Amino acid sequence: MQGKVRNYQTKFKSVNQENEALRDTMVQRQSKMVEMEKELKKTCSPEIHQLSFNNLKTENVIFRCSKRQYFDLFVSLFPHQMKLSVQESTLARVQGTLRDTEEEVRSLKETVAQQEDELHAGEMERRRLHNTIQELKGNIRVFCRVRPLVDGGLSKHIQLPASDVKTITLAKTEESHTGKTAETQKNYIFSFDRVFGPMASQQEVFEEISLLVQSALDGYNVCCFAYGQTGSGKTYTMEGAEYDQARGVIPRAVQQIFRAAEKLATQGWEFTFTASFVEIYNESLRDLLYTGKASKRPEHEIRKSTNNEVTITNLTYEKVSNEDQVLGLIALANQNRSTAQTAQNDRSSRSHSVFQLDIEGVNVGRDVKCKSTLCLVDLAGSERMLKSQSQGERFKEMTAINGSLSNLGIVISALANKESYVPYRNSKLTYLLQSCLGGNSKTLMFVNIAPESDSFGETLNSLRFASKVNDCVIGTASANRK
Ligand SMILES: Nc1ncnc2c1ncn2[C@@H]1O[C@H](COP(=O)(O)OP(=O)(O)OP(=O)(O)O)[C@@H](O)[C@H]1O
Repeated sequence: MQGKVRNYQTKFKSVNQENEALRDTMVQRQSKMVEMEKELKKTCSPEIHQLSFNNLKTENVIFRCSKRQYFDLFVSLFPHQMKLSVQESTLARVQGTLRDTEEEVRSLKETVAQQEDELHAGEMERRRLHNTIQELKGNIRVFCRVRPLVDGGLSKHIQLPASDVKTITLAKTEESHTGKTAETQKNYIFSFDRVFGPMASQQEVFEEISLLVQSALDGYNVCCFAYGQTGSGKTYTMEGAEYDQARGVIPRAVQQIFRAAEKLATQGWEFTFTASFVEIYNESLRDLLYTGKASKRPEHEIRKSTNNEVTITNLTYEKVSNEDQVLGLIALANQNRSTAQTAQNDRSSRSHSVFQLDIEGVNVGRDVKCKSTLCLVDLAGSERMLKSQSQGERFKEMTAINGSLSNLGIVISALANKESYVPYRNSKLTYLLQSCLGGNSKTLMFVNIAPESDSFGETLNSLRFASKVNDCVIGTASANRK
């Protein structure tokens, strides 16, 4: 037991000693730590100072740096600023000029509007004067045209005084019945609005008609037809030949119409054109613009609408907007005619061909509209055949042609005499041409003359017919204007 106590006392002593040693060590370390702290403070403080100084230095560097950059920027901006200020002053100057120009444009616009008004008024006045002149010349006019002899030269029985472009004399030399006296000469003198000799060019002839064509654009119905025996030059006058100088009335009229419409477009006019081409043969109608199968050719009837417009059922009415399109249609019509011609010899001489151009014009800005038809007709040969010489089909044809041509004469004289009843419906031709022949139209008839001496009788008949027409004065035409 005592041994155990001694052991414990020994252990206590040694543990106590160890604790003492540990305490010493701890104190030592604590004091070392304080020293180290002091030392650290001593040594680190300048560094901290240095550090904060460095911060300031950096800021200063940055500041200095910004200052430099600012300076650089300022330097680099300077030319831009200079440029900007130059541009600003230019802009101010340009703005001033713009204001002046705008003012100038405004006053120019006013002038243009005023000039447009004047132009429109001038155009309307031109129309009025042009059409007054046409009316004074007569709303039905007759031009005579003598075809050249096939081998050139002059025919003896036709005399055209050089000083007078309105007279034609047919001279017939007759032998004395008794044989005792010399030959006698009988003169038939006719006067027309104009007589064209064999040397007259297509251009010369057209110049006279062009005034009427202009009327069609002004809202007047215009009808131009060629009358005369077969081979007298009707087709040459109306259609002419392909080459430029030989072009006839139809292509020239079409050209004039489209050119004039183009000019009027600058004054606010818009036109729409519709073309049709029909043949009247033996009092039946045939569409010359038909392109379908021959076996499916439709029948046609002339109809009159409530507003007195004449139309043909099942007919091709082609909208056209330029000269070439119309020329294409004319070529198609000729092709159609020649197909029928091959089937029936000389058929084109025995049929009437009617080309119609419906014209509708509108000037939206001025609230003016006009509507008219230009009708160009190549009539069937007017020769009279002896009944004994014509039989069957020929007799039927002859009756149809003579019927429609003489009815044309009757209609024109009924119009001239202001008769209450005008027999338009007596033939397809006059029924179709009703609106172009009536009071509201201008009509021009060509009487074509064959110069050969053996055509004397036919020539005399043609001139007599034309003379009757020439005596007619159709009532004053008025434009279809709204
Ligand atoms: N003024 C003219 N100048 C030159 N040649 C012409 C003139 N008039 C007609 N001819 C020629 O005379 C011939 C007969 O003319 P065209 O065919 O025009 O007669 P037409 O009266 O229309 O006959 P048809 O009734 O048979 O149709 C044609 O060869 C045509 O080229």
